[in-house]
Amino acid sequence: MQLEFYKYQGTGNDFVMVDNRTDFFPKNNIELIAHLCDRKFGIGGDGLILLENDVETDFRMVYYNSDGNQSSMCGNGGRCLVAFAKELNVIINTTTFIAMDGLHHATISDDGLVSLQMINVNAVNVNQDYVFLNTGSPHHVQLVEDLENYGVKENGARIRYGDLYGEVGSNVNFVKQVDENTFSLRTYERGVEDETLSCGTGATAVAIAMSILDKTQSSTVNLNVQGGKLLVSFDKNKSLFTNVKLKGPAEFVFKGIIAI
Ligand SMILES: N[C@@H](CCC[C@H](N)C(=O)O)C(=O)O
Repeated sequence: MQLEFYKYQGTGNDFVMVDNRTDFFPKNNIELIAHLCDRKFGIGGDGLILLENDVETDFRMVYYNSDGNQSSMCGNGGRCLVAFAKELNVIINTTTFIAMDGLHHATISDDGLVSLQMINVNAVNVNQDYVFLNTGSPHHVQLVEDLENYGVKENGARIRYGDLYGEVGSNVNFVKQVDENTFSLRTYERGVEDETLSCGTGATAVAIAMSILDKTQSSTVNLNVQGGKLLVSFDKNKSLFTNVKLKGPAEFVFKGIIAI
């Protein structure tokens, strides 16, 4: 069988996209999904995303990590899927779609940047050395001294597989403050089991964590990720964050056909 796919990336977080509106894709085939995401034997990607029909919204997002397992929300993937939905003429420039963590509104601006509304956040677990929160996916956020030379893969894996998060695990973000409302971060992603060039739910988690820690007073936070720049904005009422938006580029890379 021949599979038509599209490849998108958002600040270097890259995804294989499949139009599954006819429901043909073998969704439980973990080996196949991992193979399609494999950078040497397949197409290559940090994840694979299906665009499916939904009765109540414009479309449904079904997200898999590159290990082939379905997972929770992917912020960059959601932004890329919005761009893909526009390419397929499923939407024009605004949309509401459904994902694992609920409804998402999104807009595409004239410059092609995609702004995606993320879930409200009110449970932020602040510890001495780290903050843990869920922005659609679970995130450990930790400030470090020397981010450029930090061992993200080894320390991320240690925390992800350590006692703190048990079987379920967590994504792990290491952060450095740049100025009052700018932070650099590097993320170890659960399900990719490596550092990725960007993580949208991670950037969102870092912005909220830095606000909770009073590292910034701004409700618009710039995030420098390894693959580019993201912007997170929110309304804050004590520890409740609403109207959370993740904005950044979401770009088509190539399309193709692969035998499966
Ligand atoms: N890259 C994503 C996060 C994807 C989900 C994560 N790997 C998990 O399984 O928790 C993003 O942009 O948010």
